[in-house]
Amino acid sequence: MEIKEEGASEEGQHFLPTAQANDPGDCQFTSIQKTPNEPQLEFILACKDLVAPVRDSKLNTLVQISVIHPVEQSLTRYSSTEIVEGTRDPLFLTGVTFPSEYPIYEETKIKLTVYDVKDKSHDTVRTSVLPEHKDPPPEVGRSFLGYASFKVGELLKSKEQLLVLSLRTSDGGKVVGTIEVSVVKMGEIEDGEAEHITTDVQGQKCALVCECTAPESVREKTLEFVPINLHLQRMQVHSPHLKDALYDVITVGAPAAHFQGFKNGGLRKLLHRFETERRNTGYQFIYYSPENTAKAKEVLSNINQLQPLIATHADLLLSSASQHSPDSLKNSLKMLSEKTELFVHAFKDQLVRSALLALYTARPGGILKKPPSPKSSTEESSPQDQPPVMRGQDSIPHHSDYDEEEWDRVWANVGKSLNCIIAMVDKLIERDGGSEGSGGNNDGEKEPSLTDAIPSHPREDWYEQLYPLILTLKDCMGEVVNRAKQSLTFVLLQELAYSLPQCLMLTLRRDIVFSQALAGLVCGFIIKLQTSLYDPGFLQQLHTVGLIVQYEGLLSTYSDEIGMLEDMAVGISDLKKVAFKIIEAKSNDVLPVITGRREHYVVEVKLPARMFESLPLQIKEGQLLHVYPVLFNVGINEQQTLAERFGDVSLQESINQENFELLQEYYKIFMEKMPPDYISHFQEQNDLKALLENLLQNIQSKKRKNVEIMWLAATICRKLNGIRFTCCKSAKDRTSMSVTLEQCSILRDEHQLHKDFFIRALDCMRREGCRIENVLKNIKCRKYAFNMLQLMAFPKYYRPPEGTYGKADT
Ligand SMILES: O=P(O)(O)O[C@H]1[C@H](O)[C@@H](O)[C@H](O)[C@H](O)[C@@H]1OP(=O)(O)O
Repeated sequence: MEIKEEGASEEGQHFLPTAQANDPGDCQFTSIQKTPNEPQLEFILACKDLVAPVRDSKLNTLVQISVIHPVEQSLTRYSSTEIVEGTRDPLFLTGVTFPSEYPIYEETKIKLTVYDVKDKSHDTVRTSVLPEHKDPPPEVGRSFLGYASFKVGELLKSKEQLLVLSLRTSDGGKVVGTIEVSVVKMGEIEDGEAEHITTDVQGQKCALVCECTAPESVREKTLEFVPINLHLQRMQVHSPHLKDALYDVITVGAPAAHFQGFKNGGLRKLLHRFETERRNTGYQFIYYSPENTAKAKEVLSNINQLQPLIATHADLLLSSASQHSPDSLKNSLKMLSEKTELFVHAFKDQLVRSALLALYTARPGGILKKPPSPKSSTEESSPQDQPPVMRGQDSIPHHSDYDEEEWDRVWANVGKSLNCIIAMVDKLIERDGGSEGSGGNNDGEKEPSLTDAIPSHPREDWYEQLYPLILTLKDCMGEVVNRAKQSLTFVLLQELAYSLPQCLMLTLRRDIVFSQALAGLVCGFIIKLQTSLYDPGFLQQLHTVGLIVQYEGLLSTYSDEIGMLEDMAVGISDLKKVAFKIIEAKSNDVLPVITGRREHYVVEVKLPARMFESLPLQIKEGQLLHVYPVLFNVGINEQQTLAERFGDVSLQESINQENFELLQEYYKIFMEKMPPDYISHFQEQNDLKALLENLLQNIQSKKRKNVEIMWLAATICRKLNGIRFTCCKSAKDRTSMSVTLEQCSILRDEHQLHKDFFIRALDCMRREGCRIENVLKNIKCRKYAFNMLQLMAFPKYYRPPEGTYGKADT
C-alpha cells in the first residue's frame, strides 16, 4: 500500500498574517531554493533510544513541531506527528511539509518537542503562538520527554540533508534520546522510491496518512478508510477469427478493520453478539424491540403535534363561547373533539402502560398526588372514583402504591373531560333556544349522566360555564403527556444506555469496512459502465434489473482471517444500500459524488455529454441504478488446511449458502424483468440454470478447498454482465494466483487456448505479467510471498512457477 504526503498544514498557513508574510523586511532572510508549486521543505522524523520517565514503561510518542520565525522570535505550533505506540525508537510516517507560500527561511528555527502520550483522548493539539522562551503549557494526557531545535539552513546544508539531534530535558541538561530529521527530496515519492512504505513499519502500527493536509484537531485515522491495493486487472483478447473481448476483474484487499484487529472477531460475529446481548440483558437494561422503540418515537411525535393543537382548539372554543355564537361554538367543538380523539387514540398501545411500570420498577420512590379530574360544575365536592395522578419527576409511586390500572384512568380522564365539554355545549345551546345538540361524542351519543348533572343557569355566561371544563381537559391532557413522555423517553434511553458505547465502536468498524468496500464498488461500477456503454442489452439490464457484483474471497476461516472474512461479509452486504445515478458532467471534474447516510447512499457518476446522450431515457432522467452484491469465499492456503482439519469452516459454508440464495434471487429478477426476446437469446447462449444448480451442489458438497465454487460463481457473474472482484488479505499473492488462473481458463474456454499451452500461459502470466509488477509495487521485490510448505497446501493450479515465490518481507 502506498502512502503519499500531500499539501501542507492549513493550520500552519494561518499563523502568520499575510502582510507579514509578504513584508519586504523578510527579504533580509535567505529564501529556500525550490521549484514553483512544490513544497518548500518536507522532512520526516524518527527518534532513537528514548528514555522513559519510568524505567521499563512503554512509550507512546508524538512529536510536536513548532516554528520560531526569525523576525518575531515567537514560537508557533505548526503540526505534530501521529502517535507511535510501544517503542523507544519510533519512526513517524507523518512528515512535516511547508508549502511554497509559507514564510520560512534558512534562518527559521524549528523546535521539535517529544511527548509520551498516556491518554489519547486528550490529544487534541491546539494552535497557539507563544514567545520563544516559553514552552507550551503542559497538556492533559501527555508528558514531556525532551526537545531539540535546529535552523532550516542547517538541515538543508547538512550531509545528505539529515540531522541527528540530541533530545534534552527542559532545563537543557540530560540527554533523553536522539531525533533524526531527514529531508524528503522532491519527486521521491512520485518516482516510486517510497512505495515500500506500508502501514506497518518494522512492527510499528500506524494508521495515518496525509496528516499535513488537515488541521490536527479534525484528523479522524485516515488510512483505515482506504481500500488495500485496489487495482483493475484487465485482459484484452485480440483474435483474427473472433471478436475482440475484454475481461475485467477488480482486485482489492479484503475490506476489513485491519487497524482495529481481529482479536474479538469481525463484524458478522460482533453485530450478532451485540444484538443477542442487548436482547438478553437483565434488570438494568430493559430490552425493547426495534418495533417498540419505533412506536415510542411515533407516540412522542404524535403527542408533540397534538397537544398544542388541542390547546388551540380549546381556546377557540372559549372564544366562541365568549361571543355567544352557537355556530362557531359547534364548529370549535367539532375540531376540538376530532383532535382530542386522535390524542386519546395515540395511547391505545400497551407500550406506555408497560413502560410506566418499567419506569416505576427502575426508580422506586416519590410522592403521590391527587390528579385533576374531569367533572361538571356540580361535581366539585363529590368526585367518585378519582384516580391518583403522578406529576413530574417526584411523582413516581412507592412500590406498594403502584396501581397498574391508574394509567388507564388517567388516560380515560381526557375522554371524560371532552365528554363533559360536549355535554355542556349541548346544554348551553339547548337552553339558549337552539333546537339541535352539538352532536355528543363521535357516535352521536351523549353521556346522559353528565348532561343531566349540569344545572340550569338563567342568562348564563357561556364562557364561565365552559372555562373550568376546558381547564380540566388541559390538566388531564397535561397529566397524560407527562406520564407518556417520561415513560417513552425511558424506553428510548434503555436502548441508548445499553448500546451507546458498543454501538459507537461497532458503527465505526462498520464504517471503516464499508468505506473500503464502497471505494472498490464505485471503481468497478464506473469501469463497467465505460466498457459497456454501447451495449444496449447491458444498459437495459442496468436500469430495469440492476447489476450483480460478485466478490471472490480467498480468505481462510482460521485465525485473524476469520475476523477479516466476517468484516468483509458485512461490508459487502452493506453495499446493497448503495444506488448509482448517472448525470451529465458539466465540467472537467468527473469525480463521483457520494451522498446519503448509512441506510442509503447515492453515488453520482458523471459522464461527458456525448456519452451521456447515448444512454436510455430512464437513466438520463436520473433513475437510481441498483447493485446486488454477493460473496463466495474459499480458503486455499495452509491456514485453511488447519481450519479444515482442526477448526471450523462453518463461516465459509454459511456465507456461500446465503450468498447463493441472493444470486439466485438476482437471476430470478433478471429473468422476470428483462424483455422476452432478450431472454430467449440469452438462454440460447447460456445455461444459467445448470450453472446455478452446479454451484449449489458444490456449495453443499462439503468438499475441502472446493475452488470449483469460485470458478462457477465467476462464470455466472460474467454471463450476467456483472462486476467481478477478487480479494484476499493484501490482494497481491493469492489474488494474483486466482486472477491469472481465471484469465487462462477464459482463454481456454472462450478463445481456444489449446490445453497443451494452458500451464505455460499460466506460468507466463504469473512470471511476466502485471501481477508480479503489483507485488513489486507493494513490497519492492518480485516474489510472491509463499514458501514451499505453504504451496504444498494450495490447490494445484494456484501454485506459481519456480523462481517467482519465496521469502518476502510483506
Ligand atoms: O496477498 P495475500 O495472499 O493476502 O498475501 C499473503 C500471503 O498469501 C502469505 O503467504 C504471506 O505469508 C502474507 O501473509 C501475505 O499477506 P500480506 O498481507 O502480508 O501481504
